[in-house]
Amino acid sequence: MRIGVVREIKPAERRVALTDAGARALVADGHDVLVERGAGAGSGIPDEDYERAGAKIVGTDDAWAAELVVKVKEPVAGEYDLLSEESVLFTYLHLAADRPLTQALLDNRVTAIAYETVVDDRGELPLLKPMSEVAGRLAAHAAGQYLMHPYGGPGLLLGGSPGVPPAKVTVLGGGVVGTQAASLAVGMRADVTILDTSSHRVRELEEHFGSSAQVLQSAGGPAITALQDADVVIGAVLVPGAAAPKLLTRGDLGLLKPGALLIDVAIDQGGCFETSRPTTHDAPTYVVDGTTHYCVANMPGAVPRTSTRALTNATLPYVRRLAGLGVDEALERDPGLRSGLNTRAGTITHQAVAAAFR
Ligand SMILES: NC(=O)C1=CN([C@@H]2O[C@H](COP(=O)(O)OP(=O)(O)OC[C@H]3O[C@@H](n4cnc5c(N)ncnc54)[C@H](O)[C@@H]3O)[C@@H](O)[C@H]2O)C=CC1
Ligand SMILES: CC(=O)C(=O)O
Ligand SMILES: [Mg+2]
Repeated sequence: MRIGVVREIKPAERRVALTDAGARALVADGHDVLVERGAGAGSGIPDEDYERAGAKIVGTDDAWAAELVVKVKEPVAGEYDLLSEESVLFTYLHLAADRPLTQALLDNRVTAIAYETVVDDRGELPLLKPMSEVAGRLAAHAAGQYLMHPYGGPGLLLGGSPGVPPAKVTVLGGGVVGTQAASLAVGMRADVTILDTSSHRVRELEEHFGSSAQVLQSAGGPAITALQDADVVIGAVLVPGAAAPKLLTRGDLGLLKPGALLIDVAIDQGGCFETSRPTTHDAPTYVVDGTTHYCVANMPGAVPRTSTRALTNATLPYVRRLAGLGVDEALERDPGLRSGLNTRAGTITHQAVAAAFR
């Protein structure tokens, strides 16, 4: 099969969907790997490394014309014209938060498989997980940074100091992002509380964190009562495929501590605070009613050398299966991969995504 690896053009996005080692594996399987010129540069993988792996360096149109197009981020407006019914698209899509992209995929009758809704035999999200791990860790970094005065914060050190209490960090959603964020925050000596709606997950978190973090069962609704003494709130909830539930309204902002920081990692699914809107690494934060919001929708793009490798580790087995079996057969054999199918032949094929547009 011809597999295209396209260059990311979203602002400050430096990841690429396939490493040179991944290209080598696909070439050994007998496939043609077409890498768009410069696609790996931001991740420290020059064109020559792909060529040494047996891939061919091509222009934009040729990479997008492959039978299977692998990407990292959802296509942005400048890429809609490159979408076609003849190419299967395999990438993050987050369609519930992106009506224009959904329409472009439907209009172009694209077969689009979203990394974030592929499920494995443990019921987990194997292609979201590696980037959630990275984003969760980065959320703790962002918390430390944007609490500092030179970055617009109230001037608090996350871990406090001997004799001075640490900052209070509340994490909404104790899944992959939430667990990684909480672990790093605990490691930096913050006072950490995690809320989750799943009683099963609450018990796992309690077991995992012991006395190092407080774990609370959430009823799933508005979270303001649990957030009034937080210095940092990290939004890390997910209902796969669906738009994120809104857990704080604009009116709630006035009830938060002065100088509180909101980090909405769930922004790629539309965000879990009413006042969240996507930001980029070039301008990561903005202030609403005195509350700083950090809402970068591609956080792992800040650490491309780490993220690209972590992502390929997870996606490569799926790319090999899609290319080796053919897309129809691969989808037929693996119901978890079929959960990744978001659009095909002009219709939305994922229930939660479809529900977001009803
Ligand atoms: N901004 C970025 O760069 C990135 C964003 N993400 C996003 O982060 C979000 C979280 O992803 P994961 O941790 O992998 O998901 P996950 O599925 O591992 O965890 C989500 C957790 O939220 C809980 N939950 C659901 N509704 C809730 C509610 N109303 N209140 C409290 N808890 C609730 C679930 O029980 C689950 O434990 C997703 O939207 C994902 O796409 C992931 C990676 C990068
Ligand atoms: C998951 C996602 O949207 C990202 O890694 O950018
Ligand atoms: Mg988007």
